[in-house]
Amino acid sequence: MPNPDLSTDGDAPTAAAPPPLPPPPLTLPRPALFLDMDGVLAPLAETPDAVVPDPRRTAVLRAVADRLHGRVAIISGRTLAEIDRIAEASTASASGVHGLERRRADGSIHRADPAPEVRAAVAEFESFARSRPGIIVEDKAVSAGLHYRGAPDEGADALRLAGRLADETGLSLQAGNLVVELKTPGSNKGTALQAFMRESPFAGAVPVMLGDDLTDEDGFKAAEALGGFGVLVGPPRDTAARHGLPDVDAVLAWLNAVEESE
Ligand SMILES: O=P(O)(O)OC[C@H]1O[C@H](O[C@H]2O[C@H](CO)[C@@H](O)[C@H](O)[C@H]2O)[C@H](O)[C@@H](O)[C@@H]1O
Repeated sequence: MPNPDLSTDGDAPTAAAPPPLPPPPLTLPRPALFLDMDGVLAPLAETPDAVVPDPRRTAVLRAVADRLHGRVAIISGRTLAEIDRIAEASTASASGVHGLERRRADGSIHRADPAPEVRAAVAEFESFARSRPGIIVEDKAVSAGLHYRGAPDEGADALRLAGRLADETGLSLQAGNLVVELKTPGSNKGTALQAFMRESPFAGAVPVMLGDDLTDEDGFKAAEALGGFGVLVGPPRDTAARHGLPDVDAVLAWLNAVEESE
């Protein structure tokens, strides 16, 4: 998204840093909360497995879901199994792998059929990782992830490999935080939010999406289009979100305050 804010410093025009966003309000008419996991509910860690349950997070998720009559869903790039491991199954509603998996409030689960090309992508990623210590392959069945947080110097090659495979296979390329994924096409966090909003207990509520990553922008736009808004977690940047919170601690404190004020 282009940043229209340009200032000049000497001869060269430079992009001005986007201003900080105001914090989200604590009281809203019938809010529905859509929460990203990594970087929003859980601090980033060196590897995906290093993110573990936190009693404070689990308690506030259970309390706010109870107070909002179930209108809370986690929408993550992780699988549903991973969401439940980390959040200790504290929300009935959840969507995994960028909308490709979705568990409704009644417990029923929809999973996209994995594109067959994902198996080839996993194999190519594993072959890439074999000779590169620190690279991790994440097999999510409907998507293949190549993590380079443990070997950032390999990032350019990882992105090049994923780009080539996306062209060859038709899988969707999704860049994330020191990770690149090849996904079964068809879903994103915005489509997941829209699907929840068509169903009980979310229908008719004001959607609020909290996220930190570029993958969350689809969720911010979907929330805005349905009368709500996005909340960017982390430093200001160009975003479709209208509100901001600085970090995971601020998110948990805000959820606590929403729970107490509702
Ligand atoms: O949509 P999210 O809930 O933010 O999930 C995005 C990805 O999160 C995980 O990877 C990221 O977090 C790891 C742990 O902090 C970190 O080591 C990694 O570098 C990050 O990219 C997860 O492993 C992915 O499957 C998610 O897509």
